[in-house]
This record gives sequence, C-alpha cells and structure tokens, in this order.
Amino acid sequence: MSSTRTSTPGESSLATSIFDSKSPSEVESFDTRAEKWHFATQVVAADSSQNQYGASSTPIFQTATFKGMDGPYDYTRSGNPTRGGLESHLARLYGASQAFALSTGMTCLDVILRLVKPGETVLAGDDLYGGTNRLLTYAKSHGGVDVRHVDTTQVSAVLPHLGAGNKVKMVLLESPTNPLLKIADIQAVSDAVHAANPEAIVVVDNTMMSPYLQRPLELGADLVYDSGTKYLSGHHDLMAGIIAAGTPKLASDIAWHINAMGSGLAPFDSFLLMRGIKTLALRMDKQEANTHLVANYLDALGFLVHYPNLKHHPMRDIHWKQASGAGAVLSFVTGDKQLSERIVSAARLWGVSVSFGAVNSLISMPCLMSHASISAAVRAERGLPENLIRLCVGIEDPRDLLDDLERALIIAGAIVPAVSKDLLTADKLAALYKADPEKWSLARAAGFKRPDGPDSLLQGVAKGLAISGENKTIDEDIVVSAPGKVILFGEHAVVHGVTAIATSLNLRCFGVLSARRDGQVAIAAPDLEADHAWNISELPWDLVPARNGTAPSAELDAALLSALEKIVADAKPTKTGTSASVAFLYVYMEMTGSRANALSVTLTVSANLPIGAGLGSSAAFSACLASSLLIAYSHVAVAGHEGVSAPSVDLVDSWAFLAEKVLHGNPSGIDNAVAVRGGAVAFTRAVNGKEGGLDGIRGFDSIRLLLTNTKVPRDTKSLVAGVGAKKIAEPHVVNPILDDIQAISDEARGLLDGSVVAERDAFVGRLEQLMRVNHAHLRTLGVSHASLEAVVAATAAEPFGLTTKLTGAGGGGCAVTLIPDSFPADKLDALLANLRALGAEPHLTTLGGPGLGVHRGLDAGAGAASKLKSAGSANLAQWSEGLGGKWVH
Ligand SMILES: Nc1ncnc2c1ncn2[C@@H]1O[C@H](COP(=O)(O)OP(=O)(O)OP(=O)(O)O)[C@@H](O)[C@H]1O
Ligand SMILES: C[C@@](O)(CCO)CC(=O)[O-]
Repeated sequence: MSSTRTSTPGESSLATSIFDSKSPSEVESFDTRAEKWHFATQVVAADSSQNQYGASSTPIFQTATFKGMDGPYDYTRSGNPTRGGLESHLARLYGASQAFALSTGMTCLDVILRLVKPGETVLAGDDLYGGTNRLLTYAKSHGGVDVRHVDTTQVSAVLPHLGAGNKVKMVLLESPTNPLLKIADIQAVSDAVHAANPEAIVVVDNTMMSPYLQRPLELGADLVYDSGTKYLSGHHDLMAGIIAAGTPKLASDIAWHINAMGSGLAPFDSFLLMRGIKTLALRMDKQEANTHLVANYLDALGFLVHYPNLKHHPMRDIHWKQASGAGAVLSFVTGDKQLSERIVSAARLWGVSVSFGAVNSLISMPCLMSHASISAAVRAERGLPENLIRLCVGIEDPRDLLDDLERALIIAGAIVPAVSKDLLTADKLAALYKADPEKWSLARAAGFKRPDGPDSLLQGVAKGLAISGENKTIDEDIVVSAPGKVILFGEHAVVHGVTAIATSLNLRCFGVLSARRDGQVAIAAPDLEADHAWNISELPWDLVPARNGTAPSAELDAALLSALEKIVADAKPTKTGTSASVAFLYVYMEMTGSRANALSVTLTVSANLPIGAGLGSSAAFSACLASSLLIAYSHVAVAGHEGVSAPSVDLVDSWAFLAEKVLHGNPSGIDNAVAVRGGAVAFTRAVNGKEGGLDGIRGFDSIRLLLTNTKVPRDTKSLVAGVGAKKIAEPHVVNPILDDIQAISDEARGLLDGSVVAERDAFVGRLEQLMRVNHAHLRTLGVSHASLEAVVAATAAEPFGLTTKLTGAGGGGCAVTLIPDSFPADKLDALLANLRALGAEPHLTTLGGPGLGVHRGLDAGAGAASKLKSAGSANLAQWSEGLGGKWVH
C-alpha cells in the first residue's frame, strides 16, 4: 500500500474531525500497526476508538449545522464527523492521500470531469458503463470537452492520442471493463500517459474490483473512483461513490468541487457504508469463489464466457499482475437475443436487476438494462453483443445458484440433456461437491449440451420455447410397468407412523408414454374409460410451484391442484378418470416446470389389477406415470439392458408419492414404495419427528395367501381421512390400537424374516392370530364392511376354519386369507365356490416379484400405445410379449 497516508483520520475529510483530540503518538501507533495488517483486517479495523464517548462504531452525526465559530465543523455539506470517519478509513484502504465519500458513483465522475477544461481531451474506453458514457457525452456536447473513445485495453491504441497537440488532460480507465470484462494494463497506460504529459491524470473506475482486489493508485493512477453502492456497501441498500486521490494537490481540487457542489455523502449513508465495508473481504471471497464455479460451468457448456480467471481470457496475465482476484461479475454470450431474454426471465434465484456487488446474485442483459442508454448502433460498433448476459454473483450456496441457472437454461432451450453421458446420481453429485466444488460444477455441465445440428442454436431455441407451435416431444415410446401390493399387517396405522408389512403382487399396471406433435398432452386409461387431451398452452403454468433440482416439492400446491381439478372436470370424465387425470396433469406440470419445457406426449395405462380394491392400483399407476415422465425428461436414465439405478428408484418413488398424494390425500407412501421396489417390505413412515424406514424382508413367499375381492367399490382417500378424523375425535380409542398394531407388525416381521424361530405350524398359527387381532382393530377403526365380514365368516366357517383379514384401505375391496400348508385342494375348491356364491372374486395369487419395470428394445413400429389401449386388462401379458425386446427391473 502507498506510504502516502493520512496522519490523522480527520485530515482526510474536508474539515478536521472529532479525531483531532488524539495525540500524534496515539495516531502513529494505530497507523504504524495498521500498516502491517492484511487488507481483511484493515477493512474491519476502522479507527473510531477516539471519538468523544469511545463509541466502538462510528456514530451518526445527523445534523446539518454545528454550533460555534471556531469548531472543526460548521455545515455538513463542508464536513461531517460521520463522513469524516468513513473517509479516513477509505483513505487507508485505497492507499490514498485523501478519500471522499459522495452521493453516487456518477457524482464522482461528475466531480472528476470538472477538472477538465473546455478544449481539453478526455480519452475513455469503448466498453464503458452506460451512465459513464452518458455523462461523457454531455461533457462533450455542453462542456466543449474533446471526448474520444479508444480501446484502452490496448496501450497501442492510447499512444497515438498522447502526442503534442492532443491536449489530453485525462485518461479514463475501467479494468475489468463492464460488461465485457476486458483488461486495461493500468501501470503501462499510466506510465505512457505520464511520460507524454506529466500534467495529465489517469483516472480508474475501480468498481468491478473494489480496493480489496485492486488498488490502482499503487499502479500509478492519479485518481480512483468507485461506486460505493456496489461491493463496498454490499447490500444494495444505499447509494454512494468514493473518490480516492493520489496526491494532496488532486485531493484539494476534488475537495473544493465537492464542497462547492454539495455532493458529499449524507451522515446516515456514511454510517451504513462504513458498516458494509467491514465485511468487504469476507463477501468478496465468497462471491468470487461462487463466480469461479459459475464461470467454469458455463464455459464447460460451451458458452463464450468473459471472466478473467478463465484460462482462455486473452488478458488474464495482465489482470493477475495488477489484481489479486477475478471479482464476481461475468458475462456470457448465447448467440441469440431472444434466447438470452428467456434465460433471464426464467431465472428465479438470480434477481433480474441492474447494478452489481450485492450479496444476492443478479442476472441482466446489459443492452436492455445497464447499457441501454448507449445507442444500438454504438453498442454494435463497440462490439457489445445484444445477447450478452451479465451475471453478478452473490454469496448464496453455489448449489442453488447452479440449480437455478441450469433450470433457466433448460427452460429457455439453451441446453438439452446430454443423454449419451452417464448421468451422475444426486448422491454422487453431493459427494463430489463436498470433495471438490470445481469438479462438481464441471460434472454438472457434463450432463448437458448445447443443442447441436446445422442451425443448432436456432433449432434448440425453437424447440425450447416451442415458438414454432410445435412442442418438444420424445423420440421413442417409453414403456414401463409396476406391481400392486398386498398389505398383511398395519394398513391405516401406517399413515400415523406405525410399521406396516406388505409385499408386491404379480398383478401390474402398464404404461406407455408416446409422442404427439399437436401441442397437446393426453392420458388414455381404457380401464377407466378415460381418454382426454389438453392444449399445453392452456394449462395453468403460472401456478407451477418453483422447485429445486429433480425432486418434487414436499407438499401439494393447493392452487395448482384446484385449477387442475376444474380443468379436468370440464372434460367430464368418469370419477376414477377424474382422479387419474388430475394426478397425471399435476405430476406432468410440476416435473415440466414451465410451458417452454413441456413435452407433447400421451400416457396410455392399463392394469390387470382390480381398481379401488385395496391392492394398490393407484400406486402402480403412479409409479408408471412418474417413471415414464422422469425418463422422458432425462431425469432417470436407463442404460442398455440394466435396470434403473437405486437413486433413480428413489426419485421415481418420490414422484409416485406425489401422484399418490393427489389420489389418496394423505398416503403413508407404503404403496408406492412397494410398487417401485417390488418384493416384501417393512415400512415405517416418518411422522411427528419419528424416524421412518424401509427394510426388505423375506419369508412371504413361504406362505399361501388367498385374495378375495368383495367387488364393493370404495375410495381410499375418504377411508384414510375417516381414520384420521377418528384419531382426533377419539384418541383414547385409536392410539392404543395403533400401539397394538405396531406390536403386531414387529412380531410378524420377526416371524417372516426368521429372526423369531418357530415350528412351521406354530409360525402359521401365530400369523393367523396376529391377522385376527389386526382385522378386529381395523373393524374398530371403522374401515371394515359387511362384504368383508361376510368373507371373514365364510372362510372361518366349518369345515374351513381359516383366518381372513381385510387388506388395504378396507370399506369393501379385498380380503386376504392365510391358507395353511396342509389345507387340502378339494376344501380350497369348495371355499372358492362359497366365496363366488357370495358375489366375491377369490384369486390364488402369487406374491412378491419385481418392482418398476422398463421395457428395452421395443420392436420398431410396435404401436405399443395403441395396442395397450385396445388390449383389455385380461390380455396384458400377451400385449407385453408382443412388444419384442425385454423388461429390465
Ligand atoms: N388402470 C388404471 N388406469 C388409470 N388409473 C388408475 C388405474 N388403476 C388405478 N388408477 C387410479 O387410482 C385410483 C384408485 O385408487 P384407490 O386408492 O382408490 O384404489 P387402490 O389403489 O386400488 O387401493 P389401495 O390404495 O387401498 O391399495 C383410480 O381412481 C385411478 O385414479
Ligand atoms: C390405507 C393405507 O394404509 C393403505 C392403502 O393401500 C393408506 C396408506 O398407507 O397410504
């Protein structure tokens, strides 16, 4: 830092200050010590210890006038102790003879330009802030100043203007420039200017760097100004400008003008600025680290990025010679102005705002915003691309910043998933971020590419926004399937945090997501006699909740849900068709995010599962819906003939759960967990701070179960809600039941997984006993039904003596009967006949089996969707065989 420093803080102000009471030796000791401190210490160590009450932060002297004739202050325009304290502090930070705090950065330039007389020349850069340009133009038109714009980032472009006869009084530099981040060699230009004319002054607008990263007075400049609104304050809650003068002569000239014009900073703003400055180094470090990640990410995606830390920056070496950091502003070119506009308007976390330097991140298009006052022709002449986007990076978590930026780029059509790349799972990305944030940012970029092809960009843009009226769609059919489930113990109780035991079923729902090219999205569910299409442009996209990353929101959005219920009701579907359509549109819209990202597709679904019978038909449907859309949007990759990876399974589960929430209101998540993962599980929902969990169990396949559909239709949503209401109204009845069902599930789990060893007969006998008690509890909870009790009675009657329990939501639907190993076939036939006579439909169904299935290697032209639509639920196995290829799980 310069050795020209203030001997007392007060001297740096226009007037002497309250610090005058300090003895020279005290002041010396502070300054001598401060000399050795690093910048991050100096910004904090404002020397305010000597004010009259020993206030540890500079007090606000909110007064216009001061009493008396011979005191150090008389009028705040000329001097104020709060401003004086700030200015002393700033003088140290800039290594200046004196520093001045003014009302704005532009006021600083206005004051500085007053040092130039009519007829004298000002050389200014050609990549300047719009406001700077405006003021210079005024000086030219009204002040008779010869303003010339040259490329000040090339010393050779400056030299020809310095010869005799040019009357160059001032050379105005910005480095890095705004917004193209070009670099001027401050030292080389200063040397050249001073060699040509010792009277000429070099002025540097240092706003992009702040004195933390660059101190131009040390490089030979004469005056520095800085918009204090930016990094110095850091919070966009005040406006200020700073002038730091390298010599007493310049300081006294500047002081004269400030006093004459009255442009000094007000006391309250001086106080705020002082407060902001103390965290300058801390903020800048974090903002810069974030900017490196964003710059790397955009660079790796193939955008032309301007940022002095990137290896390809043409003047990187000069920058690092004169500055200790690359700052927190970058700009990049997309190649298309409308594309840039869409990116900017799709950003959510990045605020669309002019200015920079605040702790929050901002995105802008300079040509439309900060540089709009420069005419389009001049912008073009100076090489400022209209599509340039400027990012001013804040202190947020970089994971959120990249998430938001990535989402904006996708929505705008600027990048598309690089499907050929192995997509990193969320877990791997999280680990990578922890280990090496830079690698993490590059790995994220590797998941995407810019749209390629002959008219790559324009095509991508058109696709991205569907401007051509043609929505994006998928390249080939996506075919999926998922099983239903049987709950053996714990239904309903599981909603309230009790463990339930369930297994998958060999009955499944099948789904085909197929392409459309008419700007519509559709569902065809022949089992429900539902076949509906909606115009994508007419869906309520403005209601889609903002979301981070690929996971769904935790809660349903009431506004979106009710809007979709209304839209679906207008199509007048059947009751089941209504709920399926609403669930489909809800998941589709939330996953898509915005209209620009929407795929025009049809989901065709059909199941050989009875619907609304307690066997998890809704969860199987939800899993098909979630997985096919996740594959379509490339959030889930199915590589070769391998199944879906574990993290992708979790992702499908979370989206299937979202659909279940639409269908069931308050589901526990057990049905979708089984539909997606298959096999048998012990599932505990995380509620009321209790930890949830999901464990696979074996042992189900060793027992024979008979499933009987009472064919009495019911609605899971209202049955679940009924138990919830009872729990609130009669906790003394419901809570002990829940505790007992927990004990039942615990014991059953032990028996099934073999951790409780029992003889076979005792094992079956105990399971039957547990089923009886569990069924009685469900009856008390009010979810049994006469039709279910009839099945219980028919199976218990002599000569059968079997145990039956309702399964799933109850209220009708299915019952499950345990068939002991020794139960004879003829008796079983007789039992089936009795059940049929009751009007029920008994099935000896195989339990267990795979979860989510994805079909690979579909025969071209298989017409999977139309065949599924017409197959009929009894013929789905045949339909599946006719697809060619194979299922992977
Ligand atoms: N084959 C299908 N096609 C389209 N939608 C279906 C299909 N099967 C189920 N659904 C959706 O799931 C809903 C049925 O859900 P419900 O929860 O009432 O029954 P369930 O899932 O069979 O029973 P439980 O939840 O007790 O196991 C239907 O109204 C429909 O919205
Ligand atoms: C009744 C219930 O426990 C099972 C429905 O299959 C509800 C749920 O867990 O979401």
